[in-house]
Amino acid sequence: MTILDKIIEHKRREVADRQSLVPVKLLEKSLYMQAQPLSLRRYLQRDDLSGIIAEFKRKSPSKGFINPHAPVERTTLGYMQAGASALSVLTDTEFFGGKNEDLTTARRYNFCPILRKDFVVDEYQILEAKSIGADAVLLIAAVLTGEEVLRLGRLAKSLGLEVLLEIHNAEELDKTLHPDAVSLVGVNNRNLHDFSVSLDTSGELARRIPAEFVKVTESGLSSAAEIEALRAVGYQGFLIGETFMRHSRPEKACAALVQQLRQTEAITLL
Ligand SMILES: O=C(O)c1ccccc1NCC(=O)[C@H](O)[C@H](O)COP(=O)(O)O
Repeated sequence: MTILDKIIEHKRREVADRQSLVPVKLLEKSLYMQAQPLSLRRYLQRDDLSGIIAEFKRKSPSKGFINPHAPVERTTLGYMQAGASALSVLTDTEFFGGKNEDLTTARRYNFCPILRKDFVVDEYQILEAKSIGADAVLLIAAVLTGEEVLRLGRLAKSLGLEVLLEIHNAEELDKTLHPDAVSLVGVNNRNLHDFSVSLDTSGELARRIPAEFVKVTESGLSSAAEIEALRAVGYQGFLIGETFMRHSRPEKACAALVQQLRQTEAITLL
């Protein structure tokens, strides 16, 4: 059994438990209170912003504890002030040490698109994402069929949420890329079976992603040179977690990287 199988098995149980505590009908009633979502797609297309999606991540299956006590408020607000374009908040508790409240807190403190980073297997989680103030959700092609991506993606879209479809290879892309349901495609450089990381994955898959989708490169990014190289092949979003979170002040690491980008790239970042 791979780590991804374990995560998904646990997630199905967790979603069932949650539904028995807060039934769909009750969750749906809370949705009307949410503000108009912000478009991750549009924020990543802005050339006055860095394109960085800064992730709040306490621990991970590949690294164990990274920064278990980082405060959500200071870190996420600091990410935004540093020049990140958007936030990613891991809400999975068992494997990543996150929780829904981390996202609601980030929402309260920030005016920027927020990606709910979790392992979606059920419609319930899409409603939940909306109810906690997310603007976008992740759908992982490795654990969903094409039909499931379409169904979950259409529900997300009907609620005003954008879908970032995560792929690791061309087969996953071909199987799940539904223009009706997906607005952004994320290439994960981390092999979720053995945790090895190769930015070549993003390099190789870039040309296979149709131009209408905003391209995001995910995992293992740590330098301005890497961002520059991937921007040159068409990426507009750069999802970065561990490189920032392993510092005692993650927001300062984000600021340092944005500063490097300002110096190395021929664009004027705000
Ligand atoms: O990060 C992991 O170890 C991991 C293991 C299994 C499934 C997913 C995992 N990570 C989720 C992510 O997609 C990353 O948090 C995200 O891309 C940021 O990556 P990084 O910058 O390398 O922290």
